[in-house]
Amino acid sequence: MSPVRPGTIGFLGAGQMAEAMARGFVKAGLCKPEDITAYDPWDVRRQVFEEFGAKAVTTNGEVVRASETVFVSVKPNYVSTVLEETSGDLSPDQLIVSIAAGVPLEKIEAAACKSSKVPCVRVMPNTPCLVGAAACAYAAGKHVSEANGKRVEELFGAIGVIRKVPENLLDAVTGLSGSGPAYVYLAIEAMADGGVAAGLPRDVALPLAAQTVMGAAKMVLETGQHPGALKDNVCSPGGTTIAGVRALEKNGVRSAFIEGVNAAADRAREMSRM
Ligand SMILES: NC(=O)C1=CN([C@@H]2O[C@H](COP(=O)(O)OP(=O)(O)OC[C@H]3O[C@@H](n4cnc5c(N)ncnc54)[C@H](OP(=O)(O)O)[C@@H]3O)[C@@H](O)[C@H]2O)C=CC1
Ligand SMILES: O=C(O)[C@@H]1CCC=N1
Repeated sequence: MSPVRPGTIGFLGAGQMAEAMARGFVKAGLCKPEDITAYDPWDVRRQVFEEFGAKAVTTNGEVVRASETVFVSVKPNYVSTVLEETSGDLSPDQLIVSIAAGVPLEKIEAAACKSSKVPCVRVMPNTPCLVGAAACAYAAGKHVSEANGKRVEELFGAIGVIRKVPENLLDAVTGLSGSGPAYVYLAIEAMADGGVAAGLPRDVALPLAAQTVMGAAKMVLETGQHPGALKDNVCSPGGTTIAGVRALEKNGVRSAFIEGVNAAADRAREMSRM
């Protein structure tokens, strides 16, 4: 089987996540806008793709015929429909990348491999694909070659980090990093609200909150120190931070995040049984 060549990328469904990936790939220099083809039933979404120079077409079939890597970026309940609709045009030289939460590879392959053994992978990306800071994981289907796996790692490695995991861990990945940006946005918004409550103007509080989250994340990633040790370094004895940490702990901050990740992972598992 020949390796999938870089260059042509298609999106079945041109929604939020497709746009974040497409713009991320272009920004990373991985492809040119004109190498991207997308279909969405919604005119506005097709226009978004056209506006940044990608080709917006009027059927999923045209996307598949134009693309070596085909992203399935519809909502989970449409994955089988779009793959069955286009399976006659899919070949073993292409690569199908489903990003749908809670849709098992078995189901993806059953729909995509009606005419031939098409390599299929499941990736769980997140919206920071748009800014080159994605946290992603993938699992490979049964027709996936080493070259196909390398292609997935090249694509997502250009816009963030990607790890290979066994498929049964993808629901947990969905609960953590797939859904995670939303939890962090809540935290940033709430920290900014706290700053406003403490007297800061909103336009000062919000960038300070966002930069604090980014700086703390970089400290974890770049120093390799445990977050508990980094937290201890901020807490001067009898000082301000430990007073803040105490109030957060009293309000169940850790438990809230743990329960949030697990509720989302449970929902992904529930979706995979549908
Ligand atoms: N948003 C995120 O952060 C993440 C999303 N995902 C996954 O990505 C997928 C897309 O999510 P998201 O981008 O948020 O959703 P969106 O609703 O923004 O995008 C999906 C798009 O597909 C369109 N669509 C519907 N039917 C078809 C069809 N038959 N052919 C082509 N396109 C169609 C939808 O149109 P219409 O609205 O008219 O139905 C919509 O514009 C989901 O499966 C989700 O699980 C994965 C990781 C993160
Ligand atoms: O909310 C969702 O279902 C999708 C999957 C992960 C992030 N967004």
